[in-house]
Amino acid sequence: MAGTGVFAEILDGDVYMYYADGEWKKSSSGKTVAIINPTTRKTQYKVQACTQEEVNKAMESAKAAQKSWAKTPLWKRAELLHKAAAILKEHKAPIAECLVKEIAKPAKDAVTEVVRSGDLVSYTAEEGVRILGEGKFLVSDSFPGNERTKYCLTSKIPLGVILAIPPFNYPVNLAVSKIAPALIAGNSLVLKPPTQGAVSALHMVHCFHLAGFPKGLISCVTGKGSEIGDFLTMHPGVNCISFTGGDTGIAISKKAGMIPLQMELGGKDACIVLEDADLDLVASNIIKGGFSYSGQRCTAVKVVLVMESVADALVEKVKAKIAKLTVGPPEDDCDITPVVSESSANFIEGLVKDAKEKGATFCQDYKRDGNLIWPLLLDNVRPDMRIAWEEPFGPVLPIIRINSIEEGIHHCNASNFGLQGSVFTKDVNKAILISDAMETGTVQINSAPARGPDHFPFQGLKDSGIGSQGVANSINMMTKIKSTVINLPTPSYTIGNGGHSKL
Ligand SMILES: NC(=O)C1=CN([C@@H]2O[C@H](COP(=O)(O)OP(=O)(O)OC[C@H]3O[C@@H](n4cnc5c(N)ncnc54)[C@H](OP(=O)(O)O)[C@@H]3O)[C@@H](O)[C@H]2O)C=CC1
Ligand SMILES: O=C(O)[C@H](O)COP(=O)(O)O
Repeated sequence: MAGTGVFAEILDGDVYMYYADGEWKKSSSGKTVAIINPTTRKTQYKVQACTQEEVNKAMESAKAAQKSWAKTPLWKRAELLHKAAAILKEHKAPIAECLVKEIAKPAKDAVTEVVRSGDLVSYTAEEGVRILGEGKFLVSDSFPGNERTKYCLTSKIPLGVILAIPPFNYPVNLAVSKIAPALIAGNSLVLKPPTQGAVSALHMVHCFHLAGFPKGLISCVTGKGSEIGDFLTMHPGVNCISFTGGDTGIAISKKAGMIPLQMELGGKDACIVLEDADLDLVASNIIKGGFSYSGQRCTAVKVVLVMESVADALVEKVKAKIAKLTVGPPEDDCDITPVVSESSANFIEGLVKDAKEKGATFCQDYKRDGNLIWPLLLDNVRPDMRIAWEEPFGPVLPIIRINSIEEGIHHCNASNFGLQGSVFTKDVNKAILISDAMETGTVQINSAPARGPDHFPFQGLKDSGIGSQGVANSINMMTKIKSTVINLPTPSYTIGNGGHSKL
């Protein structure tokens, strides 16, 4: 159970502690932040509201710990990460329980998130050993006007202190996708978990504590982003920010100093369906892509752009599948569970009302009970409706009927987002041309958008992000190239070669 057994030491009374200097601590603020269970809408957990002074101390410890961690052999860093991954997987049940209670993730998906996270940590350790174990060797005479008098050796060095800020929907997986690359590359890390998801993240951090990482190398400071966020992101001790979330990321990138930023932000992933598509395949991908975790995934299918001639048939197939989705509490492993907060449910409802007023066809009745919103397919959506452009982050999916491929591409590219997109057709040549025309970081052919497998590159264009994630990209992003140039007194290959050497 959460907060018991090995996790008992992270709890003080009914408040979870924050982690700094290798210890679990109570904040001197005396204040706590309540985590509301999305299903019961009652306080489930409490975490510490950390002060600026506590953030300063965590940053100082992170800076000091990083210096010696960078000198720790790569294989030893990898060994500790493998150990943390094993501990994480061993404790998947209590961590998954937190995910169910804090963010209403369906029970089986919650376990999958923890196992996937353990695998990600191990994979990153493996990949890090390979990527960081290699450098480059360059010779000067490949550039015009140079003799072979310079040998350049490059290697990858850590950046320093990484600030990691993940969102509520994958508080464990999107935290370790930042922690593991940071650590294998020789950085230290300060984690600011999402408030909804903080307790799952604190349990995960305890697994790293149990693995025996040096004191101060990892810290986890809790508190509302709106209160400590700016102090963290503008902190002079931070050398890189890895953020996943919504528009907050755009604001952070304007405020952050001259440091590398990795930003994975929102999306309005379009699914373009051509006339020759396998409609059964499309329908199952729309269900998986649009409604898993109640649509609260940045990679969810967020608008379907279907050719008019096959639209009726597709809508019928999707409707039939929606009717089979189970709706209810995450503990029962229902397909559709309450969305994360009341304000999120209200926002989704606003989009639905706007679509209703503007004449969208409701394929089901709109139904809501607290934060629980029944899955809803909106047909005949037009560009003047908000739902055509905004991401509901909920189980509501708009369908726009199109009369040409160009119309579909135009809608996709007119979005301010550019995360992923998908195209369904049996004509692979057409699919490639459409993929090239779509202004998104990834295009999936004949499948719904998805970030995983976690070693694939993952990136968004426009307002969807800066940089690229995925195991290898994150390791590279959290390092800098260092060159050492060996200068020879005479060009190489001249000694013993016709007497040109001046030695
Ligand atoms: N591209 C991607 O990979 C993903 C994108 N997203 C996007 O994220 C959004 C939903 O996630 P959500 O968690 O609500 O996103 P938010 O942007 O609201 O929050 C993300 C994180 O930022 C923190 N935060 C809030 N304010 C600040 C601040 N001023 N400075 C620093 N940090 C701050 C939050 O903390 P707190 O919880 O305390 O407010 C949370 O940890 C959607 O738009 C979705 O598309 C989500 C997942 C993946
Ligand atoms: O946070 C998100 O929504 C993700 O990064 C998407 O991950 P997934 O495609 O594996 O669900």
